[in-house]
Amino acid sequence: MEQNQHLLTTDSKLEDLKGVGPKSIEHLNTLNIHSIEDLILYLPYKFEDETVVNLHDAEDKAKITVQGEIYSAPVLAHFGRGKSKVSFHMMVDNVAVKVEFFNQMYVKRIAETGKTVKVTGKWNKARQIIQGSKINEDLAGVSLVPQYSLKGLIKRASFRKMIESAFHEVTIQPFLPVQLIEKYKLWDLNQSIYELHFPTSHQHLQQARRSFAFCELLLFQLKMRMLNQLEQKDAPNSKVHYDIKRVKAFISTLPFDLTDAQKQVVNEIFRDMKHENRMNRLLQGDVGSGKTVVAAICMFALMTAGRQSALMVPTEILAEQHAESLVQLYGEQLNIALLTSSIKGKKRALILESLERGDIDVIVGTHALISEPVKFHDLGLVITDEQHRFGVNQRKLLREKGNDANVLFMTATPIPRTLAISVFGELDVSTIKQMPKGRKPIITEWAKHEEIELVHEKTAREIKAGRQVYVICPLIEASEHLDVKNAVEIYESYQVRFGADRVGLLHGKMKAEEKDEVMNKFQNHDFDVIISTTVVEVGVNVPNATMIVIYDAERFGLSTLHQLRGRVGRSSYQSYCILIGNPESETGIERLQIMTQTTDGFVLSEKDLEMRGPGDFFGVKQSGLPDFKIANIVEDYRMLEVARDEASELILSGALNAPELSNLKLRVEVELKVHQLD
Ligand SMILES: Nc1ncnc2c1ncn2[C@@H]1O[C@H](COP(=O)(O)OP(=O)(O)OP(=O)(O)O)[C@@H](O)[C@H]1O
Repeated sequence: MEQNQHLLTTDSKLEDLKGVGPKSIEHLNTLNIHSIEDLILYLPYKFEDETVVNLHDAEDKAKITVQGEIYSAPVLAHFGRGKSKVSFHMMVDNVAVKVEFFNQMYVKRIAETGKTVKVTGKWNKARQIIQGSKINEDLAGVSLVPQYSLKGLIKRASFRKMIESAFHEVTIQPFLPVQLIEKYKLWDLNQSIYELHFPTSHQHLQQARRSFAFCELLLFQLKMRMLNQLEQKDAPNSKVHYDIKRVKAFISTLPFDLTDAQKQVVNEIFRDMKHENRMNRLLQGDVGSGKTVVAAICMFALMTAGRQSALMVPTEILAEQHAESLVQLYGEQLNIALLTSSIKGKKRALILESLERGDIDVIVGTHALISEPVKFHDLGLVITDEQHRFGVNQRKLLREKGNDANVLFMTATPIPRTLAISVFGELDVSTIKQMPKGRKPIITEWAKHEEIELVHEKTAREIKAGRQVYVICPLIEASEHLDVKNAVEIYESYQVRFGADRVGLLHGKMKAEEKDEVMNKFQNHDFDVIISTTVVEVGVNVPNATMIVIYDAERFGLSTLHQLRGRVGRSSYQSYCILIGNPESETGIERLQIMTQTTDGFVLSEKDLEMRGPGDFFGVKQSGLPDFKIANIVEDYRMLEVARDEASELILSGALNAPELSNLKLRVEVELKVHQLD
């Protein structure tokens, strides 16, 4: 959505540029370059550093650039079909090195004896050879070389010429407030963009990057803020007139006292619901911290106001679990329905009808909830559990089903606040930092495959003590079939060991009713062990389960491992997590080590972010993360916060409406239109 940030204005067209003919225009269009503005903003994706290094400091096999004098005439040799090699010797930092260029015959012309040149290539320390990729006679030339993604359509040199001539045509309208330029010592946009294409030094490039990134982030934050204002303006129906007495009475029937953290979060949400503006809140709390109960209280409050709530979860099994535990919590006080894609025919029609009539207070389901025929009578609250599994669009759709429904996102994967804001727009965050009383930290151990007997003994010990155990099967990439095969094998071996009728099996290929039955049996302690593919990943709540064994644990991401581990430690019993794996990669080893060192979801999610980047963290497809040209949400994290504060100041102080900022306002408005059309 943020791909085409329009930052410049110009009346010239691509056709007006020198040396740009119809063929070039065609190629430029293929690269999604349709205007001079697009061309100028087609920035390099990276810079090759060709700064001359001292050969004595160079590491073996590294790509380096050195400078020296050629002392042997180049020799051209032909071999194979059309293959060639030019080799010569040069003196670099008092070391005699051999330089070889493959299939670059032009080198022979340049490499004259006695000439001083710069050579870039791969250094083979043992053989004292540089395998050259580039030779340069221009010793004073720039050492940072921009790399563009041109898909082989246009030569780099021609592309740079086009950009150079575009700079002669373009008129950049400054739009950043002068005080911000001064405060953050930013460069003029024109200068920054030019430097990004034609870098003059590391330091200047860094300054250009910073200035451009700030511009992008400020525009983004202004846009988010204004969007939020627009959304809030038309939300007269979001206020919930709940009956606090009935809500308090309900809370007093819960089988436990709320923790202080839960109470605080409930207060925050209720304050939002009383307000005219629509609630847009993220509720984060580590696995097992008691978010579901908070959701239940909120949905109860909606019922007392005569309005409906929807709880949307990622899997059918979770939807069933949630529906069941809500029935237990609410008893007869409230009408709950479950809607998943496996509920069909008459039963489905009946649910849809009651929902539209308003006979159902709370509906729990998967994304089936946002399928077209689902109509609500008066939807006032939408709660999505594990929000990062849902695309931004899906959430938008569901919210639109209720005129001005309040929205609560729940997540057990703590998201750094700035990232949350970038993904969900302006939103408030509530955090449950405290675990319910009496919980003991889960003990996590890492075992190698050959130590499996030890793991079995520990499993037997837990079973003997009356507890239950989850066993998570290895994940086999891209093959559900093999996943199942694996699960079945492990299942059979556990049956032999722990009794045929005491072990259950759960996998993705099973029908919803079958899964449901197995899960129910585990919940009722008819099984001691449940063997499962990752379907138990989120939300399953069996407090008597105190051990989780995860096979090939290194194949799972940290967030997933943490989620899986969160299935245990949900009572006052001591719980254990055993990770089985013989990882070969550094990352695999690091992952398992971190897991044994901390149970803090925040530490883990930040580590995960560091190791995998935000795309993977949120699931690439659903990430919804804005795609900036230069700014990087993880690396420019602090700048994002600064831009956020400045954007909010510009709006709240009314400065954005001042005539001298009309360019900036216009820019944001243009982008908002683009955004709304998405
Ligand atoms: N204040 C409390 N005191 C004691 N137990 C509690 C409290 N709040 C919740 N619980 C219990 O703790 C367990 C976990 O709660 P819940 O399922 O609400 O957590 P959650 O944050 O939704 O977890 P997950 O992220 O894993 O879905 C449940 O068995 C619940 O009944």
